[in-house]
Amino acid sequence: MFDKSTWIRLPRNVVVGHGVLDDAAAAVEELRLHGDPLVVTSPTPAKVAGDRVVEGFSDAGFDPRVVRIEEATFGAVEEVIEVAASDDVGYLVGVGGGKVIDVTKMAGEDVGKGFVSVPTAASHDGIVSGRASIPEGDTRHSVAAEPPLAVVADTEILADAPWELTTAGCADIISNFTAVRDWELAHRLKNVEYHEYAGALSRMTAEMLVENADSIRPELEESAWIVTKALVSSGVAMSIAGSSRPASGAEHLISHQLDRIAPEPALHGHQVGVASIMTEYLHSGPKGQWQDIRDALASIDAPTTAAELGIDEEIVIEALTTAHEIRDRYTILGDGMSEAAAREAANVTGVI
Ligand SMILES: NC(=O)C1=CN([C@@H]2O[C@H](COP(=O)(O)OP(=O)(O)OC[C@H]3O[C@@H](n4cnc5c(N)ncnc54)[C@H](OP(=O)(O)O)[C@@H]3O)[C@@H](O)[C@H]2O)C=CC1
Ligand SMILES: O=C(CO)COP(=O)(O)O
Ligand SMILES: [Zn+2]
Repeated sequence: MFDKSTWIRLPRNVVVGHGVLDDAAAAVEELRLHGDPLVVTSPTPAKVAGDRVVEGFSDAGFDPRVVRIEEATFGAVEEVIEVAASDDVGYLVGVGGGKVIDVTKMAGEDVGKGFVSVPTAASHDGIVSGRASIPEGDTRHSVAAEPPLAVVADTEILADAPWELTTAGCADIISNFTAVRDWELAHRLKNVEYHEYAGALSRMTAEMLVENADSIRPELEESAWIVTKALVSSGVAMSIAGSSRPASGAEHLISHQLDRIAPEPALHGHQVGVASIMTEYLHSGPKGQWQDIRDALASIDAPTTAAELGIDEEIVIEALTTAHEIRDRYTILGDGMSEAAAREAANVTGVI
């Protein structure tokens, strides 16, 4: 008997475009949710969008509550849960970067209430995904969570955000090439379940972004549009897979390790991009496609070296040799790289 079953959970309303921030309340009303919103935001996103979202809900007759967080920690998740658990709160609205969206997602999951994703930066593909990722001590928890009920991505705000946030989003997408390679490898070597559609969608998303690289330019609203569409599509791939595997392989392990050990980590997307150059080298060797990944990153102004990340070369080597310990996810790093191999990979690819 065929007894497999799967649930693919996706957002119902995805609203992308110029000025759509003012449609946030309408996009939620259309979902027929009960209760008032809890708006979760952080300092800069509050100024560029959060206050306006709160005002929009008030004007629409709701009584929004607000929690401001500073970091993506379990402490912040607890803070949000405390308010979100109140009977008056019907759903959560995360207005900000990846940090805010992940904390909101995880808190919503805990209290069993839906959440709406209002990104203020096209900097990561967690905008739509059914995953939340929070660091804790020596590890990182990437857990299944409800994907957003709705996404409201205002391209005017996203295009106005610092350019490096957009290039970080592009690099997060470009890293899908190596994430899918790692997933396929884990399938072949460890019998990890591989999802053809999710893998193909993730890879195609990266290919389309690279094909459109010429149109991704600072202060061009169309860039925010192209990148947001790619981030949505990559998030959908994760939702289809029920795992972050389509968008997170060894390059993400290395970045998560950099977040732990670098005195001043760079943006998530920038770190995964640079790491992806090296993991592509590990997959396909000196004549492989690592130069294509490096060139694609360079073409959208994303960093390609440790120096451009502002991270010390020795920290990069330490991250390469210890990244496999971050979580139980089989990748090209296997059960660890030797220091000599890490130096070779970083040197040949010009990362150090
Ligand atoms: N769940 C998932 O599937 C995924 C999760 N992630 C997670 O997302 C996080 C990375 O997201 P990222 O957005 O890079 O990080 P942050 O949320 O930390 O945002 C980066 C910085 O940009 C600021 N910012 C946000 N919007 C604007 C704006 N419009 N104008 C000016 N500044 C702005 C933030 O300000 P402030 O400090 O005030 O917030 C912050 O300083 C990581 O924790 C990563 O693990 C990434 C990909 C997928
Ligand atoms: O960043 C992500 C995908 O781009 C999420 O992946 P993680 O599960 O590694 O946090
Ligand atoms: Zn990522």
